[in-house]
Amino acid sequence: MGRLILAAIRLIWAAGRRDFVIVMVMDLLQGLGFFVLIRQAQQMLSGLIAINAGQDAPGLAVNIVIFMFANMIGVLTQAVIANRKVVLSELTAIHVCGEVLKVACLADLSDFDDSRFHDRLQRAATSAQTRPSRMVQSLVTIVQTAVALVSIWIALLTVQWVLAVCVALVVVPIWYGGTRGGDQYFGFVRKTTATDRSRTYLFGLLTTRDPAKEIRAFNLAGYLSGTWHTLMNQRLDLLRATLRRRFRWSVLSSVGSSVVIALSATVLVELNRRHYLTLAQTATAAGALLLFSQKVFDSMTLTTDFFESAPLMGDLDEFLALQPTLIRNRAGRALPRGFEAIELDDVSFTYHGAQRRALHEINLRIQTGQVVALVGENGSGKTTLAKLLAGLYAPESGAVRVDGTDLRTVDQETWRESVAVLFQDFIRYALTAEENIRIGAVTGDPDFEPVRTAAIAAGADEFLSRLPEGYRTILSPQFGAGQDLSLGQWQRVALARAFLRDAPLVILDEPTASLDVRAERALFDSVRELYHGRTVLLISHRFATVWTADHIVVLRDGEIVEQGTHSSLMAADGLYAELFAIQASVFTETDIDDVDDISDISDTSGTSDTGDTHDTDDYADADESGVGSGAGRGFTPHVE
Ligand SMILES: Nc1ncnc2c1ncn2[C@@H]1O[C@H](COP(=O)(O)OP(=O)(O)OP(=O)(O)O)[C@@H](O)[C@H]1O
Repeated sequence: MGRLILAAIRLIWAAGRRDFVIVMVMDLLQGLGFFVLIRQAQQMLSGLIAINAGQDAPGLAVNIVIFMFANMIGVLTQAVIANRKVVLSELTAIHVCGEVLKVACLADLSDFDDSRFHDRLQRAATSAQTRPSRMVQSLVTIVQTAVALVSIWIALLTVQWVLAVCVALVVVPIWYGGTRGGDQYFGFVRKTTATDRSRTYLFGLLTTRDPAKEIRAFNLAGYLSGTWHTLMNQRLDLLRATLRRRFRWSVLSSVGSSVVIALSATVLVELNRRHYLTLAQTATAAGALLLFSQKVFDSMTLTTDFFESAPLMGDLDEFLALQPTLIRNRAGRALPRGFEAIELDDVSFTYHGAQRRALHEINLRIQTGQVVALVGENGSGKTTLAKLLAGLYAPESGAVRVDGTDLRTVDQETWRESVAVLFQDFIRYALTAEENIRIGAVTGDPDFEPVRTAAIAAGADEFLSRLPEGYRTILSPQFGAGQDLSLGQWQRVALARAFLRDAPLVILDEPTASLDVRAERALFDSVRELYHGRTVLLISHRFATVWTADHIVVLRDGEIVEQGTHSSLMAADGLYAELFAIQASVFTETDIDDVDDISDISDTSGTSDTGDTHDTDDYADADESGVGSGAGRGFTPHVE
């Protein structure tokens, strides 16, 4: 527990050392005030008794002035403490939340695949939001109470040491009961973290906009809220059991401290009866004892709060301690911008907790300026490969090398600056249209022009300009006069984001999935022009969009099964040719079972049997036959 208290003090100290010092000094002053009050009370009583006995009491007036002064100090320090405590609570909350955010942002993407990380993050985030202010409030009050109790105790010690020793025993039940009760609560929080995340997730599903349409369309509200209620009831049962156990400890603690106070009172009476104490000493000791017990019972709730917070703050402290390790993991040299080649050497990768490898011994070389296409069926590892190239995951074995430098030894942030990724599930930020594009290069040119140019390139300018507030419109009806876009329009905005990012490696994961045929065609017509001089990795299921790539890589079950140009792959008559034929058959209305000769399809698609040359006219022919929904027309002819 001592370690946890130190951890809490460390956090508060880091958050606002000035306010912390002020509060502690005020606490000490207040404690001193108590001591002076008791001493003066005793002397005033002695003076009064002397006067009643017809003697002189020359210092009585001074005692009264000092008593008043000490009282004033008590009131003033209390006001300062109350004020500073609030500021210190806020400062600590900001500091702790900021630190949690730092760790969360430093964490690798692989950490987010680990449910244990989510549990820790959830506990840390909840503690960061709810505990610091309670922790500060209770810690300050505890220190205040402790200082007051020590002062009263010292005053008692000057009156009668036996009494002081008896009273000191009160610490035992408070500490024991408090720590046990706190541990019970911490156990409850640990046990319920995972289900708490589930219920928070369900609550989010039922109360946010994105899932609202599907939940209504599938009439899921009853089912999901039923599950939420079940989880809440389970939590409630566990909470009741925990509170019952905690109640036992707090009863023990209260009864224990009451017994100690009662014992001290008995000792006082006995000491008086045996004439060890004068009347003034007895009255002073009785007053001090009363003050002491009042302070102890007043602080009971706060100590419970503190003992409850301390283990959670310890947990939080451990989470925050991950930061230096994460920073160390990030340390690496900066890569120069641009590259000649990226190589994947025997790269294998398994997701956290997965039974199977997502990538298996991948060997691939991507030359600068190339357009490389990744194709393969669902789950074949295309996106995973893209994530490894983007430096979002590190290979389990093998290496991704940029001009011979292993990405593991490179500063991740500088490498990511060199990559523009458009994910399949890109984020639709509830921000303005301009910000939604600018997010692609937040540290870039702050002018509006580059944003507009990117929007024009992605075919988004026309509909964005027509929005009620143009590019300043928030792209979500959840805010102000915000307005949503269609999925295809969103995809164009996301494309503009990737265009704006002036990165030498561009990764487009299914960039045309929601685009209409005209937009898709326009994108691929301009892809080489737009990304001139850059390297493009293109993931797509639409063969009409990939066949012009300089290099096509075919993945199956995490392995590269074929690679080459469109014509060489068609000639090889392997998986690529088969998938191409299936897609082409849809447009030629040929039953795939009837497609015996893939070269027929190649012919239909406009690719010559032997030639490696894609010719615009050939593909224009393909258009006439309907293959690839007009994929070829207008493409920049590419000659190998
Ligand atoms: N975060 C993850 N955790 C565990 N397994 C994952 C994760 N992401 C993907 N996988 C698994 O890794 C394999 C490859 O997935 P990946 O997303 O790379 O496939 P893909 O070829 O891009 O598929 P699609 O064409 O459907 O987008 C799949 O078996 C998938 O289930």
